[in-house]
Amino acid sequence: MSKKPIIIGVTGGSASGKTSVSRAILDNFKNEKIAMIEHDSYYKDQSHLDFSERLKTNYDHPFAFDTDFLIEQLKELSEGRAVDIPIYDYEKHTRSDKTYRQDPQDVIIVEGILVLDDKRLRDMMDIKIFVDTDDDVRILRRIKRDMDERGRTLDSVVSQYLSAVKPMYHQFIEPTKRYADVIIPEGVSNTVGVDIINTKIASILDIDNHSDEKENV
Ligand SMILES: Nc1ncnc2c1ncn2[C@@H]1O[C@H](COP(=O)(O)OP(=O)(O)O)[C@@H](O)[C@H]1O
Ligand SMILES: O=c1ccn([C@@H]2O[C@H](COP(=O)(O)O)[C@@H](O)[C@H]2O)c(=O)[nH]1
Repeated sequence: MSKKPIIIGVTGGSASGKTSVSRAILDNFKNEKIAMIEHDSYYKDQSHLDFSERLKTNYDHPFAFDTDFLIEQLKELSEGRAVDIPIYDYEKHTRSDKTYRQDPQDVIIVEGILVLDDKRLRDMMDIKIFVDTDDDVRILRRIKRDMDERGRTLDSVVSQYLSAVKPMYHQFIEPTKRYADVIIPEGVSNTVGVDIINTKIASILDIDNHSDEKENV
């Protein structure tokens, strides 16, 4: 029988640096069996809706996600079976018709704005991390990212931020900080915070963490 993987939840507001922190962990353990799964991959399929209807969805509310499916796939992985994870299309605001194959791993990072909101998900996690970055920094980063990578205009980013992203952050995301084992101010630039997390993961995996030495090579 396969060994249950270590599951690490990484949350925080939009553009707080969740993906960057997760990548730093992946990079530190690149010789181990480790993968990141994004909650965003489990945004509900909206292909039955017109594009104009999809624009009205509140993507920062827990209802926007098919979290049951994420939990089901995490259980499959935990029991040693590969899964096909949906690939989300942010420009079209719906699932694409493609998936990618994820094999079982020893460490699984589950990243997303609401991964600590669902108790069932939290209970599956061995380490829970909240990346804490000021709202003004996050909106500036989001404007740049959404215009460069997600096909948005400045007006659409500002309007979505004021109508959904900001209020949902304060209603649903920020309150999950209380469930975090570790809060990392400033995300990946907080090298001490990231190193503490890597050391903890290494100790659970029962391996030495040589991240300092790797940096100096
Ligand atoms: N500590 C940091 N300093 C400067 N830029 C950062 C930092 N962390 C993330 N970024 C940048 O901010 C943007 C959003 O970061 P990302 O990690 O994708 O956030 P999230 O996954 O929370 O949405 C990216 O362009 C990333 O390169
Ligand atoms: O169709 C969609 C789906 C999501 N969003 C926005 O994405 C962010 C979450 O992604 P981060 O990488 O954590 O920023 C969320 O705030 C949604 O508003 C979207 O705009 N459209």
